[in-house]
Amino acid sequence: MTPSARVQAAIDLLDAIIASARDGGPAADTLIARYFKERRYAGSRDRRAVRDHVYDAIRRAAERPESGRAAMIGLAQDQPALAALFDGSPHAPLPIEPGEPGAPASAVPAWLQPLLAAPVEQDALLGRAPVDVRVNRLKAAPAQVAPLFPDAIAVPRLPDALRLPEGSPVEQHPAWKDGLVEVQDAGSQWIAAACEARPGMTVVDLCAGAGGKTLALAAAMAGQGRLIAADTIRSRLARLEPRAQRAGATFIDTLLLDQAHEARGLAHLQGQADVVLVDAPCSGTGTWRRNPEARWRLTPARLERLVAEQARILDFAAPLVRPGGLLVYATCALVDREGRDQVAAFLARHEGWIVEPVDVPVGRAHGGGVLLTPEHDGSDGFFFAQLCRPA
Ligand SMILES: C[S@@+](CC[C@H](N)C(=O)[O-])C[C@H]1O[C@@H](n2cnc3c(N)ncnc32)[C@H](O)[C@@H]1O
Repeated sequence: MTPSARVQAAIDLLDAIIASARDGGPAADTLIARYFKERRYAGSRDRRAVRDHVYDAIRRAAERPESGRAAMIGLAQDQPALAALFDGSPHAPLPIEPGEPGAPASAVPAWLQPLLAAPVEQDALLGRAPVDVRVNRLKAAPAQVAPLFPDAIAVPRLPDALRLPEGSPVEQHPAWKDGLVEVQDAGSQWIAAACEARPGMTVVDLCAGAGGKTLALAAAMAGQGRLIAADTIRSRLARLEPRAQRAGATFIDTLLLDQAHEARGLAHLQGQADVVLVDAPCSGTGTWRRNPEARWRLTPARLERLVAEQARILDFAAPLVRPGGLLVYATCALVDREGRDQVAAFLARHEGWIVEPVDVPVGRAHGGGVLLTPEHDGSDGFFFAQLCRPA
């Protein structure tokens, strides 16, 4: 492909990604993979160049652009060499008309800016993310694993974590295949630590998804006790099973919940759990470094639905906690309504519960919990809090 044809390919892909974001369709990565499956003539350098154009354009525009062409013209406004590739040659985009508008550049959609927690450094939300891994203590000690990753650096105060350069292909490394490490952002590792799970406990990971935090909890429990991974989406829980096998975490029970009837499926756990983790569905504002397209999917109405769902999940989670036990509420969101305000509303609804100051040497105290941000902590952005049931 010529450099100009790559720009046209990026425009075509961005058109599909914009429509998919608007209509709740597949994610950009899926659309890019499909696009190249149907275009075998594109070599690996073409694919990489087109993908870079697409993601540069997505990162640059907080608001969903009018079209792929507007997104790429916006990018070309910052890059004269890219603008020159709009040359009208075969398979190339037509030249940019004088005054033809490009998508505006910004990090955060305008409607969302006032809703982000005040300490958040908004411009750093779109930075480049490293690849963090967690050493799986069920299989190895950090000192054994660190020499296997000579490019890795330590993560301050997080002894099980190693930080690798952006884009490191960890899943091709023998240590990953043998279950010695899991890919897991440092922020997620701090949340698992805040659960204070210990061997012999009963722990419920209520929004387990594919089990990233479940596996960290399994390691903290040294494989002993009762660990239940629950979710409402079968395909996500199904992805946990091979991961748990690889990690040697074979004591995990999975529990598929019926959306809107979760309490029924959880009745046998009432008052049993030492710890319940609610890693709630959220706006994902803390993960834009890895998933910048999420900004094009979030709307005020969707945020409203997420806030209501988070409160509903907290309400059916609370009765599972034994007296004196812990409910850890976490989101990869930096919106106060999903974090600080959600905790305050929970405390107002649930008499006797208290918020415990979280004892982690990272982040900033915020509204009864802890706020992690890419700029301050070098991790994805998270809010998490420990809620304690009266004894
Ligand atoms: C932030 S993700 C969880 C990520 C996961 N804990 C991890 O560390 O990889 C939120 C999860 O909540 C699940 N979920 C949404 N509504 C739920 C509900 N009512 N009950 C339980 N899980 C729910 C979603 O399917 C999704 O997997």
